[in-house]
Order: sequence, then C-alpha cells, then structure tokens
Amino acid sequence: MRDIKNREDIYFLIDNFYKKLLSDDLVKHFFLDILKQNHLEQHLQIITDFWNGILFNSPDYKRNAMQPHLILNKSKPFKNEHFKRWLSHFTSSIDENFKGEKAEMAKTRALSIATIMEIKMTTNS
Ligand code: HEM
Repeated sequence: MRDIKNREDIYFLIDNFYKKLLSDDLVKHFFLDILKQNHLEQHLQIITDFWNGILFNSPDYKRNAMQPHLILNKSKPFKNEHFKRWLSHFTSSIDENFKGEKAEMAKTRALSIATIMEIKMTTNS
C-alpha cells in the first residue's frame, strides 16, 4: 500500500469516505440537503480542496470550515456518537487504501479538528 501523494488521491479517499457516510443511518441525515440540492460533487470538491491544503499546503480552500457545522448544529444537533462514527469512517477509508506519513497526518488532523469542533458546539449551543 502507498501513501497519499496528490489531489487525485485525496479525491479518491474522500469519495470513498462519503460512500460510507451516506450509507450510514446514524450520520446520513446531516447530508440530505446536499443530496437534495444535487450538490454532492461540488461538496466533494470542496472537501478535497480542504484536505489538499492540510496535507500539501495547497491554497485552494479559503473558506471557514467550522462555520457551516455550527449553523447545522442548531437544526441537527451533533452528538459525540456522530463524531465517533465520522472519525471511524474517515480512518477506515484511509487505512483501507493508504499507508504512510500523509495518511497518518490526515488521521491525526481529523481527530484534532473533530475534537475542537465538538468542544465549540457544546460551548456555543
Ligand atoms: C459528525 C461529524 C461531521 C458531520 C456530520 C459533518 C457534516 C458536514 C456537512 C453536512 C457539511 C456541509 C455543510 C453545509 O454546506 O451547509 C460539512 C461541510 C464540511 N465539513 Fe463536515 N462534518 C463533520 C465533521 C467534520 C470534520 C471533523 C471536519 C474536518 C476535519 C469537517 C470538514 C468539513 C469541511 C471542510 C466542510 C466544507 C465547509 C465549507 O463549505 O467550506 N467536517 N460537513
């Protein structure tokens, strides 16, 4: 198995990750608006840009990743079990396909951002 090496690999990873999220009854309700509006492809590209920035310092993602979650949390509360499931799908999507320094970096960063996100949600709601 090889490491994540470019944007194409990240897209492959994210596409795989979202297949797991969208077929999981515990978390799929968060994504229904995206599906309803037919925005899945656009969303996957945004998430790919985000990770391309984290792993390869690409400047393409210039938005605020925290904001849409804080807004969504008001109508669809995020609980610890959702974060745990999100992280487990993210981690398994990586482990099933990639191995190496970037693969480890992605898992570590996902855990730290998810932890911060969860804290922000419980202090803002
Ligand atoms: C329970 C866990 C999570 C769920 C259910 C979730 C769900 C979502 C949903 C539904 C959106 C679209 C929001 C919108 O456009 O209105 C979104 C956007 C996004 N999420 Fe998450 N998310 C979770 C955790 C995370 C974590 C931990 C990260 C980062 C490591 C992350 C990164 C992003 C990014 C970059 C966007 C795009 C924001 C933008 O529009 O610029 N998410 N997420």
